[in-house]
Parts: sequence; C-alpha cells; structure tokens
Amino acid sequence: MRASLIQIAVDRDEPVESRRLRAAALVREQRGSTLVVLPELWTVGAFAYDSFEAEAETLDGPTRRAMAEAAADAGVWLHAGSIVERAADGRLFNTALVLSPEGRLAGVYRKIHRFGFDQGEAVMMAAGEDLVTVRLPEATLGLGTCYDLRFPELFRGLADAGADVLVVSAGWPERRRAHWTLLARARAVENQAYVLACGTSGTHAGVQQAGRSVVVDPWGEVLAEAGAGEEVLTAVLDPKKPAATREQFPALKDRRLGLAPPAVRGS
Ligand SMILES: NC(=O)CCC(=O)C(=O)O
Repeated sequence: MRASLIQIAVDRDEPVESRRLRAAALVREQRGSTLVVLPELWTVGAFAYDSFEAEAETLDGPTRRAMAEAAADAGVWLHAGSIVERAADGRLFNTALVLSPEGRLAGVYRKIHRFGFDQGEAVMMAAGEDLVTVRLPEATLGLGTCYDLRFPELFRGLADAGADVLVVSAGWPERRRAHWTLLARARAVENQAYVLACGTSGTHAGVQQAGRSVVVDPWGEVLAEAGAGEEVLTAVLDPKKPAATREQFPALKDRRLGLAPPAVRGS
C-alpha cells in the first residue's frame, strides 16, 4: 500500500485558487498510490487567521469539488487536508475531508483540539466533538489534525475504534519542529500503528512552517521524512504490520483501565 504525503508550500503571496490548482495537479500525479494526504488548512494557511472568514467554504465548496475530481482522476483515496468550513449554523470549523477513489465524500473530521489558547483558531473556530475513522479495503484510517497530536487519548481512542493508520494533517511551525517528530513517533509506538504526518512548507502570516512530514511504522521507525521545502513524500506500508506488531509485542493488552484516583495525602 503506497502512501504519498503532499507537503505543499503555503506562502502568503500565492493566491488560494492558484494553490488549489497546484494541489489538484499534484494529487493527479500520484496515480498508483493507494492513499494521498494533504496538510491542514493548505488553502489559506493554518496561521492566517485574518483570512479565515473570507476563505471559509461549505462542505460542497471549491476545495471539496476540486479534490473530489482529482481523487477520481488519480483513482486514489485522498485525505484532502482540512478547510475552513462554514457550517449551516454559521460557525467555523477546521474540517478534514477524506474522498474515495470515485470522488465520494468518505469522511469528515472536525478538529477537536483548537490551537491558540485565547486567540486565533481557538476563539474563531468551534471544536469538533467526534472521533473519526475511515475504512479502506487495506486499512482503517484514524484522523487527527495538527495540535491534536499533543493529545494521546485522542489517538488511543482511534486505535480502540480499529484505526491502524493514524493520519495527521498539520501546519506545524518550525520553532516546535522537535515536538512534531517526537510526538509522531510516540503516537506510532504507543498505539502500534502507522503514523502519516503531513505538514506544510513555506511561510505565511510570519510563521515559518517546519515541513518534515514523516511516515512512522508501528514499531516507531521512521520510514520516510521530508525536508523543509515543498515535496511529495512516499512510503510503502504493509497493511499486516500493525496487527503483527500488536501480536508480537502485546503491550496494549496490559492496559489497566479504571484505576482509582490517587489518595489525597498531607496536612
Ligand atoms: N495549527 C496547529 O494546530 C498548530 C499546533 C502547534 O503549533 C503546536 O502544537 O505546537
């Protein structure tokens, strides 16, 4: 099962429509891959908060339409990264889309952990509530977006729901690059799952992006890692490996759920 991660450059001086056309062309070039992944908010830029309102789109908007056509033309499963979604009630969500090789909408994941503390995405967008998995013939995808990577319980929930390929689309900044690689490997090791972590390159809103998209196997080995610039990263996954790893080293069976909270001691 070949996976291709499109680490597209998101620079402020390129118009959104031009990047959308470039992304669609890059997806079409991945014919032969089973799964293609794009990063978080690659149309507008994950840190371009001042453009979120103007670039918001519905689930039937231009990005979904362009990506559905590209997925169908290439005959691939496409994790189309995320869009600024304007929901029917007017709220904004950071929403990831998965399209089937026929161009059908197969999964919608609204980012659960919003980044920015008391500004940016955290105040402009609503939080998703639902874990999302997508069943492919070869594997079950579990979806997370960028800052979600810091929350291990989300990925454990996805693994418990049957995910064996954890897909993280991101717009991760260069200044916290070390966290990105470390956390991607940690999520793979602790869940004995593949992790496909696809970020952006370039600089937008004054934030330099890390690039360094990475594919990690269920044993925590890095199968492929991108550099800092625009790049398509490709790796071959063995769909049997997560189950084989879980059988050979059955740490997940030793979980102790429902332990009592610590007793309060002291004065
Ligand atoms: N777009 C994001 O979620 C950024 C996350 C980030 O910068 C971090 O977790 O660090």
